Amino acid sequence: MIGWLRKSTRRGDEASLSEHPEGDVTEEEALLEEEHFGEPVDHEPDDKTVPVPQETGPVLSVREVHRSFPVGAGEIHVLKGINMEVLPGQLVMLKGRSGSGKTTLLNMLGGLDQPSSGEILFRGQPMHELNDDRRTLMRRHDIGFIFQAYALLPLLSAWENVELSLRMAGVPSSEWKQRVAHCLELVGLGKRMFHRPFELSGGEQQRVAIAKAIAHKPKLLLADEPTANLDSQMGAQVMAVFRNIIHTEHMTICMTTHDPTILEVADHVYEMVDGKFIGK
Ligand SMILES: Nc1ncnc2c1ncn2[C@@H]1O[C@H](COP(=O)(O)OP(=O)(O)OP(=O)(O)O)[C@@H](O)[C@H]1O
Repeated sequence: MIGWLRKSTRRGDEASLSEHPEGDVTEEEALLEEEHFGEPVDHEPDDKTVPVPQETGPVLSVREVHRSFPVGAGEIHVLKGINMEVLPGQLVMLKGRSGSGKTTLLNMLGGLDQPSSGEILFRGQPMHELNDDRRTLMRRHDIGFIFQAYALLPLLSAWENVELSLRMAGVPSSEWKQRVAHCLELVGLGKRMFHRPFELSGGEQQRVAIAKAIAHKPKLLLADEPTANLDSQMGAQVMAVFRNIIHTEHMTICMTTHDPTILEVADHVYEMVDGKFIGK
């Protein structure tokens, strides 16, 4: 996989900074330096100006989306007219070979990148019409991200990793305890809450990452190859957790995969070949 979000060049973007802890200081790490962990500081939610989106209709509507990137003197045309719709409560998968454009599309669905042309509506809101700040707020409050590489802070326990995402989303500290416990139990880690990532298996680490991504109650969860590093049993566990999340947390999930064995869990599969969907 080409590092999801590594391609996003926008600095100060919490999702794009959170995937690759090595090297750059992530926004989460900066927050930890700024505030001593364990002494909660409430962040006032700064989203008072975010418009209230519609509660019915598709979560995502993608219309004729194209994306090109400049390369040398020319450009590479990666997405070539994508149309898709994701309905509330669906588990939608994007499948396709390496380089077909899945991650490029997922970045756009999460508002981390913009189409060269076409439009993406998130809960009826045209993302491309929002400025960077408003798009960031929308992401921070309504979208959760899960990465192939777990994106956990290694020195923090499972509990602290999940709590950190609540802190970052501006959730009042009075709500953290209950929500962290709920999310970790939901992903089946009720007995491993205080383990650090290196004390957990790959599948368990991915489930902490899921708990972290859903803690702030996003409407949409985006996952880039969430089972890629897992054996088939652990991959199946992750998919079972996704199903449970849709059922109990009323979220919608869109994910990429190479893995043909998990496709049957999806409500809808879009197959991407060379920047286009094929089939129905
Ligand atoms: N910022 C960029 N600049 C230039 N080319 C890019 C950029 N981002 C993606 N590409 C190109 O777009 C194509 C699709 O990449 P993308 O990562 O979306 O594929 P993918 O289907 O997710 O592959 P994988 O399964 O390996 O992650 C690749 O040829 C890649 O090199």
